[in-house]
Amino acid sequence: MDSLANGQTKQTDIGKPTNPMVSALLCDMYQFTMAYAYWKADKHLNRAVFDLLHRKNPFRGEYTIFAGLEECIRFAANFHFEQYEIDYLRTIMPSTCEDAFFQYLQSVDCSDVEIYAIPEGSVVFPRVPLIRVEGPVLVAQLLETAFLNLVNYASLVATNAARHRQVAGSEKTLMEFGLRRAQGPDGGMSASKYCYLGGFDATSNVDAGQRFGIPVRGTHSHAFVSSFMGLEEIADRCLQYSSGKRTCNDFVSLTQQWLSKLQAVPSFRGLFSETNQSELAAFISYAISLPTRFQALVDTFDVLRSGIPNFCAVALALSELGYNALGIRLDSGDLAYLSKQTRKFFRTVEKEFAVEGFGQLVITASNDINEETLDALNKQGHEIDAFGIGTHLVTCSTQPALGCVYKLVEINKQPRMKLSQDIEKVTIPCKKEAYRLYGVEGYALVDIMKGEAEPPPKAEERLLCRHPFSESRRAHVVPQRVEKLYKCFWAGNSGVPREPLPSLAEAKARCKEQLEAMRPDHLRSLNPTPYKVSVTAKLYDFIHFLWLSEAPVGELR
Ligand SMILES: Nc1ncnc2c1ncn2[C@@H]1O[C@H](COP(=O)(O)OP(=O)(O)OP(=O)(O)O)[C@@H](O)[C@H]1O
Ligand SMILES: O=P(O)(O)OC[C@H]1O[C@H](OP(=O)(O)OP(=O)(O)O)[C@H](O)[C@@H]1O
Ligand SMILES: O=C(O)c1cccnc1
Ligand SMILES: [Mg+2]
Repeated sequence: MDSLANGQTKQTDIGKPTNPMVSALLCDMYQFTMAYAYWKADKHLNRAVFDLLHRKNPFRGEYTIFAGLEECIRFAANFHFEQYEIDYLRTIMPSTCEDAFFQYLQSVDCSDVEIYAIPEGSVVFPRVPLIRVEGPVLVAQLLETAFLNLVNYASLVATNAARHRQVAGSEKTLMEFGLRRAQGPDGGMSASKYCYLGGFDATSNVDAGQRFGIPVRGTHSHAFVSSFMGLEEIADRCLQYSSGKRTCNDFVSLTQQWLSKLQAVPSFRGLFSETNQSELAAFISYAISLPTRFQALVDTFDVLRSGIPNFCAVALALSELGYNALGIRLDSGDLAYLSKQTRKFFRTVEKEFAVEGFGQLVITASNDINEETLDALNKQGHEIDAFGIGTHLVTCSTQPALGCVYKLVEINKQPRMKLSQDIEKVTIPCKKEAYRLYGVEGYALVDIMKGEAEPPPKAEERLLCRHPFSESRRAHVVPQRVEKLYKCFWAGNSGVPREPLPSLAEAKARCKEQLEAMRPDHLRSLNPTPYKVSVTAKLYDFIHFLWLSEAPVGELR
């Protein structure tokens, strides 16, 4: 990050949007008709303030993880119209549109826009704007759809990932396996990136590993096992010891010897006899090719009668050569039961053959796993160390969209408010600041919004926090700590010091840290306690004053 002498950071260090489809035309048509009408009415340079916010947490939860900000800032930093884009706009706008408008579009960019936002990875709540965009109304309006598109899915899937992490517990390894099921290549890339932010450890998506530096992991599929017919297929049976000093010339026979030893273990008697030889061939072949990465999918034929004994025979043979097998993956059946039986088997092997660490080999589970499955597994007890989760995670099957909106709250310093019969949809007017107040136990107590001109809340000072719309809901809060939520992430040419964009790793760390500062009852899956979002007494009064002055009085006859 380049820091200038005046404390500002250079704006040129922001890269292009990750997805090349993110261009100035990534708009709904109505933004261009409005842009023309703003321009025609000579309003286009009116200074507007837009809030981007959500009204409801997803997944019946009481929190959301904010993600997608970096891509919004990249979009804003690169915002401009190419000639071919303007030529296209001419073809879809009415022929009565004046040419000067299209010429004007050539000069439009975000140099006069400022963007304030809650840092990416933060835990956020409904009604508190995630992003505040200030700038000429024409350009600020043109950002609407792209910003919503970049934030909505990113935040939804990051929240889904965080929820899976909450249920699985911090000790488990969580791998995102969703690329094949995601909504197109872009959905897949976004899922991998934001699941990592939300608390996953790794992805199977290699492109995401390359682009974002996310750890890449994987096992093998059933196809690999099914592709083998028998042991005779293994042409090269040699495997070098891990020391590199000797070679075992017949790794197949070595494995068969270990299989016989396993068959002779008294406590395994009756558990298994002959194992599937094509599966054994696949495991041996995989181990010869990748002796430091041996992890076997054990459910192609029969987990306990074939997959596990075959795996153990190969792992023991590898161990003799100085390699440590990684573990197994279960992809069907009762994952709780099978994992417990597998662990028991591994522990017996460790004891029988004095192979240290064998009892702790990694058991990975996959197969249509979601939050509820994780919860059910916890209740039943299981021995799974790592989960591979795809479909339900990346498609967000329990809630397919987050409903962030982009609303005008001020123009030319005049507060604006959108009224609605539905109280959830009433927007809070004014350019606002927001703060998170922390209590004595270190947990976040409440978020509070205030008008721009009001003094900020201070630690140890008593403050009245009011529900924005419900008169009776209010509380006095004496915060131990006050966190200002908005930072300037795009300053245009205003001279306001700009915050460097956090890296993906920093956003991930922020997410973890912020979740740890939430009271656990706000985070639980079933009937979580709502977190309080409030306004100052002054802002409350102003909202209701404006509401009354804008709402027409009904007439009864
Ligand atoms: N112990 C468990 N408790 C709750 N749910 C489980 C448990 N074990 C597995 N599941 C889930 O139950 C579902 C079982 O899937 P399904 O009915 O398709 O059977 P399967 O084991 O995959 O069979 P198949 O071999 O035909 O694919 C999956 O969604 C899986 O995540
Ligand atoms: O179940 P998910 O959470 O989506 O996780 C990814 C799935 O993808 C793979 O198999 P695939 O689903 O392609 O085939 P299968 O279901 O027949 O095993 C893998 O074995 C998992 O089952
Ligand atoms: O590596 C795996 O085991 C994997 C990757 C993607 C989907 N299912 C499984
Ligand atoms: Mg599947």
